[in-house]
Amino acid sequence: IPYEFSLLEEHYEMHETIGRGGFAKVKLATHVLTDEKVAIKIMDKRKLGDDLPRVLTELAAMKILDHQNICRLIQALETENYIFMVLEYCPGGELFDYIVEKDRLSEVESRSFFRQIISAVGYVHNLGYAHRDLKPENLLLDEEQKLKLIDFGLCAKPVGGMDSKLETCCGSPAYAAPELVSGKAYLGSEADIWSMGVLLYALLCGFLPFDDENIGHLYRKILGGHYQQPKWLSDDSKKLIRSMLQVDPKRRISIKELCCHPWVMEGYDTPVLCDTQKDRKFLDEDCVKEMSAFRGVSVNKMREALLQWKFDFDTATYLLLLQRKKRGLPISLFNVVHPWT
Ligand SMILES: O=C(Nc1ccc2c(c1)CCNCC2)c1ccc(-c2cn[nH]c2)cc1OCc1ccccc1
Repeated sequence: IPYEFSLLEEHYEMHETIGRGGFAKVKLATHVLTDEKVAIKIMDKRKLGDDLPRVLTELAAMKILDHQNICRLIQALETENYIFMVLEYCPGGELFDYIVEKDRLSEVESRSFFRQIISAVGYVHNLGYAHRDLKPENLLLDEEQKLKLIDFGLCAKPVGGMDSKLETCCGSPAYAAPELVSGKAYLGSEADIWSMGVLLYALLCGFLPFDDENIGHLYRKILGGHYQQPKWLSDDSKKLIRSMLQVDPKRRISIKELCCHPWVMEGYDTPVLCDTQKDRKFLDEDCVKEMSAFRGVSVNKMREALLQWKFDFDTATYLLLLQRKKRGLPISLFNVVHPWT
């Protein structure tokens, strides 16, 4: 075990490795003080190579993003050779596997998931970001079957704000918008709407609207914008998908129109709230009090430290205590007896 892991071992009980990505490994762990489960994404800087900027982009974005449908960053640690990201526990795994298991989802279940996706993407767009890699593999399910958006490695915050164009062609081909695959300059927000259309189609159909082993044929299908309409799709579903899979980005539905679209609203009496950034100056006083007592420092001192949002061990304890409180669990810090006492 590299010595750097010992830094983690003081505060987290490490469990099995549950996933290996390209340059990252995901291990389950338990935060000792709160007994809350977390996932720890471990990246070996030596293997990252030119993927390092992507990781730093993701880290910077996740420190800012604070939304119930976005996988929360709980702590970030960097050592000589590793970057550790402590993340919200999502035991439901990927939405991709969930769809595959169920073959395809009902309109009711698809709508429930799609409303959460609109809320998360709307929030990201309101902050001036575009995700640029929306797909079922990047949506995880938590313990309450709520969706959590992950992988902000490709997200872009165009320098000139949301109306300025992006150049890099990235993301996964089957979900990529026509303007992206044709190498044109594009608006990240419009490309995200296209990907959401492909996502909604995948939820309702269980397969992709544009698919081909040959990448050239795939691009031609995307640029043509023609796809099958299975018989089980309702007229409203077809209309909504059509409004998102518009080849001309200017004719594509906007996130605002999506929030109150009839299909999205059916069975719900409220539009999707694309809430904006919460004010990070408000901390939960019960959690601050519990931590200050445990740490033997004044409440003011504890509050001041937490308001710096350093994503250190204190941020982690605070966020996990808050998570316990939201789940109706007691927010007592476990008086762990340290072996040396
Ligand atoms: O908590 C996460 N995953 C996770 C946790 C527990 C379990 C499972 C999965 C499914 C496999 N059976 C055991 C139960 C988990 C949290 C965050 C992130 C994450 C956030 N940004 N980047 C990655 C990734 C995560 O995982 C990846 C994964 C591993 C195995 C399969 C499916 C997904």
